[in-house]
Amino acid sequence: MTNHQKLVLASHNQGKLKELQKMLGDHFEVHSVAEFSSIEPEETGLSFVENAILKARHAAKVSGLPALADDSGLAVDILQGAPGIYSARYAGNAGDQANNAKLLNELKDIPEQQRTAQFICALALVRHENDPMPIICEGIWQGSILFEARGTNGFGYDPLFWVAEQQCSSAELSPELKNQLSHRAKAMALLKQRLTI
Ligand SMILES: O=P(O)(O)OP(=O)(O)OP(=O)(O)OC[C@H]1O[C@@H](n2cnc3c(O)ncnc32)[C@H](O)[C@@H]1O
Ligand SMILES: [Mg+2]
Repeated sequence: MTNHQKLVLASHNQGKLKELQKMLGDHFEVHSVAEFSSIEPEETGLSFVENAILKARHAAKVSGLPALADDSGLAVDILQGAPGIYSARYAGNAGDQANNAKLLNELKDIPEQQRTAQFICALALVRHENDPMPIICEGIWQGSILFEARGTNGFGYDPLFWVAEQQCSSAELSPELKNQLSHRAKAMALLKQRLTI
């Protein structure tokens, strides 16, 4: 794909959209899928990759443009990888605060050393709705889950995610630094290699 081509971001999450736009803005004319449709496809896949492909195909369909989707989430080791692909709807559809409260409650008796977790991101790029060869890139960010929320930047589980190498939570990182370290940043670096941009 050549630079400054139109690209639709297949996400309705404002936090994600902000991060993805920052990472791609110099290379593409970026649009949000919300400009074309307010319908969110059901995330029926059993993996991040399947859900990313499904969202990308839907965005390509409603826009007629190449589309990039991000399916991501938090996998906590002691919870066998939960909330995982269900991260956005962990506490029903009650939002980030309810999800974070549920996670803290699930881990209330778990000591610090056993609270390891990863943020995972799968990016899927399709050139058109029926693209038989989506480009898939993944990124993983290691951390652990705090005992209480810290920081106000970012979104989702960021206030609970301890980043040992920076000695702060992900919500205490500047947006610029999070965009260099995160699961999304790692997946995007691979995507840029694939696209040679
Ligand atoms: O599907 P779209 O429309 O993109 O938006 P979404 O919020 O539903 O996105 P996902 O289905 O991929 O669910 C990912 C959830 O994982 C969490 N998450 C993903 N990346 C995160 C990040 O960088 N920081 C904090 N939480 C994150 C957050 O709770 C997200 O809602
Ligand atoms: Mg979603």
